[in-house]
Amino acid sequence: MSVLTGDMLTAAKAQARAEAKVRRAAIAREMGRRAACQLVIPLSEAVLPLVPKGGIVAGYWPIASEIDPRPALAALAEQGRRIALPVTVAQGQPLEFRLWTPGAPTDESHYGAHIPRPGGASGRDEDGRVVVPDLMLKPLLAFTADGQRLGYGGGYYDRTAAAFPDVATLGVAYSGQQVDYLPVGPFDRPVGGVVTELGLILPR
Ligand SMILES: Nc1nc2c(c(=O)[nH]1)N(C=O)[C@@H](CNc1ccc(C(=O)N[C@@H](CCC(=O)O)C(=O)O)cc1)CN2
Ligand SMILES: Nc1ncnc2c1ncn2[C@@H]1O[C@H](COP(=O)(O)OP(=O)(O)OP(=O)(O)O)[C@@H](O)[C@H]1O
Repeated sequence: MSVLTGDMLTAAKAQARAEAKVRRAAIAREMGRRAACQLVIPLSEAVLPLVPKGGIVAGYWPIASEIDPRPALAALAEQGRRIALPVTVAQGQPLEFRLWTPGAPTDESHYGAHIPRPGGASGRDEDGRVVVPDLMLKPLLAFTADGQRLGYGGGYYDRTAAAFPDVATLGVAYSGQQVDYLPVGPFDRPVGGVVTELGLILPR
């Protein structure tokens, strides 16, 4: 796998993103609701052995055509895992994770995802507290069999992976988002696996 840099990398990523957005939107239209339900068992099976009871799973609130992990996050909460959601602090900074009880009130962020509402308002004191998760679930536009991942290009998740090198990561996606090739740059970090509605894909 060769690492691209500069204009070559920028152009290759822009093209891969454009293709992946069209592809994911078509998959979401066809099977979005069903896949969110189908994801509950494989995501639970993948996460439970990695995170002890009381441990923290960083999920995400879906935007655009991302696969919806919320039914699976609710199942994990039922199994005694705590859930956090990502919050952007500033451009060029890693993400921050705030505790959230599935079903509790949220606020909508400027990019469309919802973020936890600080405790008190929800009646749950912990909600909104900044935490370091035991596992990060990452949405993505496309992924490869060896765990390379393409995001929106904010670099948020790559910076967060760099800031928390010991935190385990799993991508979450529709199985149809798998591609044979993705351009890889110097900051791209592969995920430890990708969970789809069909099961867990571990890097070769
Ligand atoms: N669900 C979710 N939450 C997330 C992310 C994400 O990718 N998905 N983020 C990951 O970094 C962070 C938020 N940062 C973001 C940075 C850029 C764009 C973005 O560029 N969005 C698309 C528009 C999406 C659409 O409506 O098609 C764009 O502007 O092209 C979104 C979120 C943290 N929370
Ligand atoms: N650890 C880092 N330190 C400095 N810059 C970084 C780091 N990670 C990513 N970047 C920069 O952020 C920008 C976006 O990165 P990239 O194209 O890899 O985003 P992405 O992986 O698609 O998106 P995301 O990580 O938000 O899901 C690039 O200019 C990249 O060089």
